[in-house]
Amino acid sequence: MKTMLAAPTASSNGRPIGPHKSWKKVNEERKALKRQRKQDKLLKELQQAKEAESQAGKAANEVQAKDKPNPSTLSIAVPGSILENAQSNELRAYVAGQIARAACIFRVNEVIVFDDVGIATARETKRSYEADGEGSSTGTVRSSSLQLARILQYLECPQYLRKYFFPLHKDLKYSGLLNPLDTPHHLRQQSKFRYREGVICDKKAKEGHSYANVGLLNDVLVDKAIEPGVRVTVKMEPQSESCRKQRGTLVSPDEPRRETGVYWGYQVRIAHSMSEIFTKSPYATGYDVTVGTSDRGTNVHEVPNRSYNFNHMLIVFGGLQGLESALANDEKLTVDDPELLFDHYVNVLPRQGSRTIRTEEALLIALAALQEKLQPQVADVEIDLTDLLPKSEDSGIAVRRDVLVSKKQKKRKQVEDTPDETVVDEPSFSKPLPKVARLTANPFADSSEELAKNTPAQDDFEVVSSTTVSGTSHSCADDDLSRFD
Ligand SMILES: C[S@@+](CC[C@H](N)C(=O)[O-])C[C@H]1O[C@@H](n2cnc3c(N)ncnc32)[C@H](O)[C@@H]1O
Repeated sequence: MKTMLAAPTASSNGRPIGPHKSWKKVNEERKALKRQRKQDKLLKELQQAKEAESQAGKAANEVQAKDKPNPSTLSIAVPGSILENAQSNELRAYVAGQIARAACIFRVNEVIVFDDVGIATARETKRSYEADGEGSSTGTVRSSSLQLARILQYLECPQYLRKYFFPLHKDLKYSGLLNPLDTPHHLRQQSKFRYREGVICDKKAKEGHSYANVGLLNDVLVDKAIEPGVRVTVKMEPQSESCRKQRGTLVSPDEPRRETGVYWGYQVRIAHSMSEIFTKSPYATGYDVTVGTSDRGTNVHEVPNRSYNFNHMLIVFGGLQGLESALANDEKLTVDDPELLFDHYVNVLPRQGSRTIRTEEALLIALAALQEKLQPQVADVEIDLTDLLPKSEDSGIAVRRDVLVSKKQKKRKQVEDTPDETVVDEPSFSKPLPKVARLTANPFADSSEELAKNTPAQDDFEVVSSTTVSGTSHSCADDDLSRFD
């Protein structure tokens, strides 16, 4: 059978171009083209359906998130004056570090630093930039309270964000030497977790979006246009194969804990007096169970287990003179017995072997002793996250120490092997080990050489304000300490 030849394709001037094609071939090509178009259409429809599904999922999640109550919270109050008893600046910082460590170990959600002294000399205070809301405050804050609050905030902030929120400040001079908190929200670059803390970058993004630095190699495109410098919590979207850009959604800082049960750090607030601990609570309903601690309190062993049924629990610690003196120094509180101020007044170590337990020690003892007395109304969800979050043996610290040991051992071995020769480090050893350097060096030193030359203790620098964006970023109205400088 003869094959029919299709009409030759013509150029614009009517002349035929290219070889003649058979009708069969033309038909096949047309069919292939049609098939291709059909496939493209199907793919497009599939993609649209997927997008609609993800949008619906997002909306459903939002509704669910709104309905789901936040887990019950635990707050502690400590007087800033405890730093005044420390013998040196290094020890002041260390005491602050102990408070931060205890708060994280026991999953405390709020740390209140309060003034238990009241009257202070000008040297003992810092002037506030903001007038008090009630107009009754002197507009000052005790320096020790401010330093304690500042160090607590610094340690709580993930390392990769500190340079944005904590410029050089004498209060933070020794903070780089303090033990890290190693909390789950201090994620390493290689850690894969659904949520990350970040800061909005000063980088142009498409309409209605912005970029956030969440401690990864590349910035993440987030779904809201927000001014640079704001601290945010980002829910990471699963990375799609078609798009290399990592995307994320801004969420409330409560969401990681509410959705995963993971401890997501603490908030810090300053109370100018003991009464402000109670009156300035960030929780709409205030604290529903309050505990005062003292060696004059009720024996903790007499408190039945799970008897403290709470939604917002508060445990208050005194300073050198205890809560009695803190109460006496408060002009607004009229009761003179602290036992009357709290729902419970407990002695957490009835047979103590030292005449006095220091506040930073009492914190650990009390939080451990009270653990089994607590009955949160909304418990944390329990999800097995062992694959997602590194345990301490995976943390950089162990690696760093190993590196240091092996380096020392290797060097010693080299000396033994070559007694008469000068020891020359292997090239790999002469390379800087960034993790080792970060552990010991001033945390600000690596940001610029210029900064490292400064003597932070002598200069008073301002702390960069991290403004609040409702619902999505951290509430900083109360905890932004820059106004006190
Ligand atoms: C140096 S002590 C103050 C001494 C004082 N005798 C007292 O306990 O009230 C500082 C703080 O540690 C806590 N503390 C010390 N010993 C305690 C105990 N046995 N039980 C509960 N809290 C204690 C209290 O919060 C106290 O205000």
